[in-house]
Amino acid sequence: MAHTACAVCTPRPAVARRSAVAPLRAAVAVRPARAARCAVRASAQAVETADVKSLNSQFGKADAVEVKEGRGGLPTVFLKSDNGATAEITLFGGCVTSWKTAAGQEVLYIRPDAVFDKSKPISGGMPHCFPQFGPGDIQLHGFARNCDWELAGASDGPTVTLVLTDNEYTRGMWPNSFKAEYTVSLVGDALTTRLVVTNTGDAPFAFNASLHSYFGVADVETATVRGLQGLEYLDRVADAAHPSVHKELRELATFRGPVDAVYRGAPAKVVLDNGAGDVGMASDNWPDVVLWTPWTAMEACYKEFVCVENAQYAPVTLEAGAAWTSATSFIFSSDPLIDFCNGNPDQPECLVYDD
Ligand SMILES: O=P(O)(O)OC[C@H]1O[C@@H](O)[C@H](O)[C@@H](O)[C@@H]1O
Repeated sequence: MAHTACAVCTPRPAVARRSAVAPLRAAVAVRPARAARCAVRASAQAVETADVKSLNSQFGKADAVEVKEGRGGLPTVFLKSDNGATAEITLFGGCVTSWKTAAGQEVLYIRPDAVFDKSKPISGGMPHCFPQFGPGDIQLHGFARNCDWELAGASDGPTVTLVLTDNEYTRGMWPNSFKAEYTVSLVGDALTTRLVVTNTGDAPFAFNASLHSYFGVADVETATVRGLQGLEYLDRVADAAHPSVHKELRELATFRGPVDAVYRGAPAKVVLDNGAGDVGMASDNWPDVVLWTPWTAMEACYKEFVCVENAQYAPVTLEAGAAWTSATSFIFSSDPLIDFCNGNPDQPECLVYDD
């Protein structure tokens, strides 16, 4: 497919080296607040802006959870953990747009061509691909990333739950009744995401999905991903609809040209070396990993990011009433995780690098 060229590049923030993160935990009370709406391309003005003040009085939790206008005035949930790490999640797209460690390291990446006016999905952070990874019958990555999600619950973990249900817009392209519940927790520096998709209709449906995470890197050419050696992967660079099949022989997958690869049956633990440290990803029931860089198709910014996506590439069929759950915990350590975990095997982040 054709890629949009990035307009401007922003400098990468300075990196502070650090090593410890606090334990993971998550709890949330789910209480839907308002109906989700979806953006209609090129008519951003028509989209209702949620009343952030009233959402904040309903869901805000002292310093831990705050709802206010974020970039572009989009209603955004700001999480702050006990150690000072922060995360931002827009209701539009249910998208984590920032995850900063207590040391101030921004781990995610927003492309410079991203807009925050609902005229298109947010190009960066952690957009959802649902109910289609694509290409396929509907828009490339599905509609979840260009719908307003409901703010459904929050706790001072800090944790927030967003919900997306079918509506006229979604049924217009995908005639199924569903509920997607997305929970984001920040404990210490560690970010955890959990997606539950429920078939709320009376007939089975099939979907596939990914968490299309954009990570900032010091240099795309030195970024590596560990954990994929020996896996079969689908190379989609030439033709995403008709990928060629290969075996990954490298211990460290690299980005030295355009990469669009779906690794099937990936291990739960994958580590990105972003040039400032290790981003560990420990997933549950995301069977595949997608690596993507547009390379020079996005000349102005391709050096600054890679996508490492947790994916469910093969369609999942959900019977009426059935649910599918997937989760990932992300941690960042400026020291190689393997070194840190040798000395601190009981630390929770070592769950992503204990073998
Ligand atoms: O829609 P975005 O964020 O520009 O991402 C597009 C890319 O997303 C990746 O997940 C796909 O593997 C690529 O094929 C696709 O080009």
